[in-house]
Amino acid sequence: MKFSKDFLFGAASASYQVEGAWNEDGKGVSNWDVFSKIDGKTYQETNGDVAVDHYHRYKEDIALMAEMGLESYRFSISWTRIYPNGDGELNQKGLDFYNNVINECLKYNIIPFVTLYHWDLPQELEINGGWTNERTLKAFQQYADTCFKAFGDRVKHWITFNETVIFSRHGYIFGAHPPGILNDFKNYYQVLHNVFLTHAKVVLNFKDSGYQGDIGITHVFSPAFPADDKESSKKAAEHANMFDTFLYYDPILKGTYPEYVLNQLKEKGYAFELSQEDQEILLKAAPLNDFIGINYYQPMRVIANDSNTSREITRESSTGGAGAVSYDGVYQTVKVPDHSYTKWGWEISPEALLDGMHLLKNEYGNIPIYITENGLGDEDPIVEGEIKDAARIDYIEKHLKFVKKGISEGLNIKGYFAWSVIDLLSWLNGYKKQYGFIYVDHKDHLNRKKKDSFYWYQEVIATRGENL
Ligand SMILES: C[C@@]1(C(=O)O)OC[C@H]2O[C@@H](O)[C@H](O)[C@@H](O)[C@H]2O1
Repeated sequence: MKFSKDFLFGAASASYQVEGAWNEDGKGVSNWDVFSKIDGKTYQETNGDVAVDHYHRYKEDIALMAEMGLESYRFSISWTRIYPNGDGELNQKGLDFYNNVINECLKYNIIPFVTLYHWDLPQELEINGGWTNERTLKAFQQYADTCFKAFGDRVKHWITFNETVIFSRHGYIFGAHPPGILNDFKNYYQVLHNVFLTHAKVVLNFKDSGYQGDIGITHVFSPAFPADDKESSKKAAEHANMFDTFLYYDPILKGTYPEYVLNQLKEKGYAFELSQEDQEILLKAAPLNDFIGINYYQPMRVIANDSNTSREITRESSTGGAGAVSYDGVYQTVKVPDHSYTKWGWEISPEALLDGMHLLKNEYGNIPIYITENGLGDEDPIVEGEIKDAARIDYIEKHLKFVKKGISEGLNIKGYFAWSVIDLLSWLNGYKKQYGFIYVDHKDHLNRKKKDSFYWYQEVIATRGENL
């Protein structure tokens, strides 16, 4: 069986991780431009000042995507190229750059799939309370509408936010992302709500303004399963799914928050402000989402944290590997014997992706799903100058097989975006953790080189996955 002709084979990137040119052509300073230069915050003090210079090499990179036969390129817009201070003055050169990227994609019939926010907040907004401040929420709505007006004639697929859980939890609890705050649970939950409310307002504006195309949001998708048959593990998995899945997906797709969560937040004094007006906005916007984007890398295998050990907060423990105590201390993720893991301790389980998507369908109906990220972070072997990333081919092949199986079982999966189209900066792992189909040689002027997986994905797209 082939994937249908309207299924999108894509690949993704994010502005801070690929563009570089951090202070060129009128771009304002982002929170990551500042945070990445604080000692100890990133791996070996790496930052995105240059990244892989996609800002100057986007034509070469998009030509390589076209050679691969890529059908859609998911990229994010750097807010500070459009509004250097987040609001106020507009930067025409920023609009020009993204017009050029979009036009370059369309030149090759590559569908641009645009993320408005992939964590690089204007520093001017960050230092004034970031996502806790109404100013940021209003500024984002203005920025989004500016992008719809400027690019909406050619961009028909919009993602508002990438992985809210990451920038909120790493920003306000783990301190691993800007603003680098530790254990501020109250603001963590308030930021979540502020972002979801902003998403809802942007969706309503998108639809009310008559902009053409589809709009949605992208969440981490890491469904929790009990690591053993203990009743305590089953309860721990239910709790994990409430606080790590339904707390994110419910307000977007149902327009309400899980009572289980709201009740516990109230008990703990973490309840966020949720006005009647907010609830009406969430409810009104929920059915207008055209899709849900899911970033799947691994499931969570959980046990109860009976020993009440607290989470050790380090940069390493924030890079997602199994074995950490949850941020709220209630459960712990564990490695399961005879399961396979990446070098960063992430479980490789395409089966759990399929099981998890059925769980989403049971909860939210058959809403269109884009897998907006999936891929293998690895240190790719180089043999006689060739990048032999067989492990990445194996990882993506296995996951695409289960995507195909899910479609045959009636799941409404509309596309698959590998993370990442090109090797790029990992927020916490520098350039060590590679994800791309295209290698970037940091020892040779950032020259690009096609990996084995480039040719493999090219064949998959050409044959529409018939041989998977
Ligand atoms: C933490 C990490 C990683 O570096 O492995 O997870 C996978 C992938 O998720 C994306 O949303 C991030 O933008 C990208 O940088 C990657 O980040």
